[in-house]
Amino acid sequence: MLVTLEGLDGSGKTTVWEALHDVYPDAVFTREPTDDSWYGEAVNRAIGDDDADPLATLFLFTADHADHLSRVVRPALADGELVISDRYSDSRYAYQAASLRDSDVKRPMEYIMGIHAAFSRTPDKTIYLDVDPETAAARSGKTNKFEQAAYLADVRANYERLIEAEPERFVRVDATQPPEDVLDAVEAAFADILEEN
Ligand SMILES: Nc1ncnc2c1ncn2[C@@H]1O[C@H](COP(=O)(O)OP(=O)(O)O)[C@@H](O)[C@H]1O
Ligand SMILES: Cc1cn([C@H]2C[C@H](O)[C@@H](COP(=O)(O)OP(=O)(O)O)O2)c(=O)[nH]c1=O
Repeated sequence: MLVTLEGLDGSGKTTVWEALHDVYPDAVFTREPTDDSWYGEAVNRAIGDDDADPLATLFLFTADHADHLSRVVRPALADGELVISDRYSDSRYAYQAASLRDSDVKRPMEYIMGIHAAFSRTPDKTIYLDVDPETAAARSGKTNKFEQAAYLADVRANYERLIEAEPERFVRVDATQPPEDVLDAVEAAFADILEEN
């Protein structure tokens, strides 16, 4: 089964994802953007380039996702593994829909979801680490263009739309709590998810 971790920059996804390695040592841990392919390298160039075109950036992220799916996610799922991904398709629906808000693309979230629908694999469950944009921007250090509070407020509104559309897929965790409490809540969510499946 495929479980993804989503949330704003600085919500604590990577902290949780690393801690989960000890809890589920047999799971396949992976992430987007990928950190072991040239597609991921191209994505990181776009993240670091303040002038990168937002539509071109969407397609780079989506190319990285396609490679991630065929190379890592689908083979692991075919082997019956538990796959835990730090970010996945919802990051595109939330972030790139915000980046394309004032572009020529009408209804950017629906457009991005449509591109994915043709080939992607929806997560079985998604744990959403919920944090306000100011805390997110402060924790992440505002080091790239995606980490500014005003932009993150749009991204957060997009995540809320996604949760509203599929409430059964998402588990919301209050990520403003201390790290050990966030981890307890995520572990409890995982226990429920694995019991259900
Ligand atoms: N629950 C928390 N409370 C306070 N600080 C946190 C918490 N979780 C993570 N942090 C800190 O916030 C920063 C970003 O955390 P990280 O796990 O990298 O977030 P993300 O992967 O979502 O961007 C790190 O310095 C981390 O130590
Ligand atoms: C996967 C993904 C990430 N991003 C953004 C979120 C982050 O600002 C940046 C890098 O992701 P990531 O390395 O997960 O950052 P963080 O650990 O700070 O959350 O890329 C998108 O805009 N779209 C995507 O599809």
